Formats: sequence, C-alpha cells, structure tokens
Amino acid sequence: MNLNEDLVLEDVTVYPEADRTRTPILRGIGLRIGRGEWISVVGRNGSGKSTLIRTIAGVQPAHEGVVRRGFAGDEPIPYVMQRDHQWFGETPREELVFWLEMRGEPASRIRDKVDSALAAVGLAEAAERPLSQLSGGQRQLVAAAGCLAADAPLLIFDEATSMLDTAARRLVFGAVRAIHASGTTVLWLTHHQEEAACGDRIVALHHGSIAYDGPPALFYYGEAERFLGEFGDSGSGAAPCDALGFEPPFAVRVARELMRHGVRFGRLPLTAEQLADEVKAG
Ligand SMILES: Nc1ncnc2c1ncn2[C@@H]1O[C@H](COP(=O)(O)OP(=O)(O)OP(=O)(O)O)[C@@H](O)[C@H]1O
Repeated sequence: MNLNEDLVLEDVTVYPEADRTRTPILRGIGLRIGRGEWISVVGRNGSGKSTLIRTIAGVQPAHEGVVRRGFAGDEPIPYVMQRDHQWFGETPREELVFWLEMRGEPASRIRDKVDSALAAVGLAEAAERPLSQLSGGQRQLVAAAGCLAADAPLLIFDEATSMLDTAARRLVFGAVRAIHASGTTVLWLTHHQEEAACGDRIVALHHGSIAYDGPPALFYYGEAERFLGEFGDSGSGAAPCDALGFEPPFAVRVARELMRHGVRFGRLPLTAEQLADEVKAG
C-alpha cells in the first residue's frame, strides 16, 4: 500500500452482472480521492451510489477503465451499511475481537486495538453490554469501530444513518467527525442534504455518471457571484443541487430567501450555525 498515493478511478464502467450488452450501472466514472478528505456522495435512488462505493471498497470489479487503489491498498475495505449487518459477538468487545481474530491480528495486540477503537466512537462504557440492548446508532458505531480496529484506510458509510432518528444520527455523525479530525478519510453516502453539506466535497451521481464533483457551496448556491448578484425570482436553476432535483439544506434555503430580499453574505452559509454567524456578523 502506498500511503501517499490517491485512490483513483479512471473512466470506470460497471455493468449489471458483468453483462456488457446491458445498460451500465456506472459509466465513465473519473474520481480521485485524497487521504484525509471527507467526501459526501449523493444521488437519487438507483443512481449508482452503492455500486460506486462497492467499487471503491474493492468488492465490485470495474468492467472497463482503471482503478488505482493507492492508499486504500489491495484488501477489500469493510464498510458500514444502512441495515444491521450480521453480528458474530454478543457484545461490542466480542464483536471486535472476532473481527480482529478473523483478520489474523496477533493476540497480544487485540485488546489495545479493541479498546482504542471503542473509545474513538465513544463506546468505551458500553463495551460489555449486550448488542441487543444498544440503540441503532450505537450498533452502527460498533460497526464503525470494527472498521477502525481493522485499520480500514477509508471509513465508508453507505446511508448508514438513514434508519436512525435525529439523536442517533447526530451521535454517529459526531463520532465520525471526531475520527475524521484525526486524519481518517471518510466517504459518506447520504440522502440527507444537511449531512452532505458538512463534507469538504460533494460527489453527485446521476444515472450512473458523476454529475457534480466539487465544493458544497458551489453545489448548493451555484456560481456564487452570479447568485449573489442577480439571483432571480424563481430561485431555481442556478445551482447543480437544483438541476439534479435535490432540496438544499434548510440553512441554504433560508439564506437564499434572505438574499432574494437583498441580504448579502460574506460567506455562503451551509449550516444553521454558519447562517447564525453570518446574521450576527451583520
Ligand atoms: N446486480 C444487478 N443487476 C441488475 N441491476 C442492478 C444490479 N445491481 C444494481 N443494479 C441496478 O443499478 C442501479 C444502481 O444501483 P445502486 O444500488 O448502486 O444505486 P443507489 O444509488 O445506491 O440506490 P439507492 O439509493 O436506492 O440505494 C439500480 O437501478 C439497480 O437496480
């Protein structure tokens, strides 16, 4: 594994069941992922998000094009999915010990690795509690801790929080943000634009192709100058987000409305906190 190299997809196409006579699930994907990035992946149902993630994770081969795995290495990357996966242990600790034993981790290192992975997701106290007594959010954190303990080079969440209530979603999101702050690369697939807006970069899929790859502000506001200067009455069509049929985060909708009424912002807000800061700054 070359830790300094990006993970790169060049002109990648994937067909259903490798059948090249069928309409591709992914077509002509070009993507470069650097270490330490947080990339939000958005797209409507069936746009190819999970297939893209599976290709990046190394469990779905590319039928055309090139995948250079760079820092992600040759091993398939474990990832956290929407629904509870199959559990092997009775408690978070047993689950992680099982994962590490399966990977052939030396017994002498298992305890430390399990302790630090559980601590990283805030589950140190719950290490010995039965998994059946944990909340949905906590169970996803156990799965995330499993990825961490396994030294996954990328932390991948495939709509993991979509079945959770707001509090549990915040719990998972907050824990992953803390892990990211310490340098881990994160790929976060979501239907929640509020969550997508928090990443460094948004990749939007549309019918199996990348329709947008860039900063969140440009995705939700379009060309900022144009938006700030002459945003029209309808307010639609200016931003990639609108063109692709997504509803922007609440803070963006409020900011756009304020801009329509002549309010000007120094920095385009993406979250409620940023909007509040901008309003306070006057
Ligand atoms: N093995 C397969 N055979 C046939 N079609 C497939 C196969 N795998 C995926 N597809 C189709 O490819 C498209 C993309 O699927 P994928 O699961 O990657 O999309 P997605 O964006 O993750 O969707 P969702 O948001 O609904 O989970 C879908 O229309 C799906 O039905």
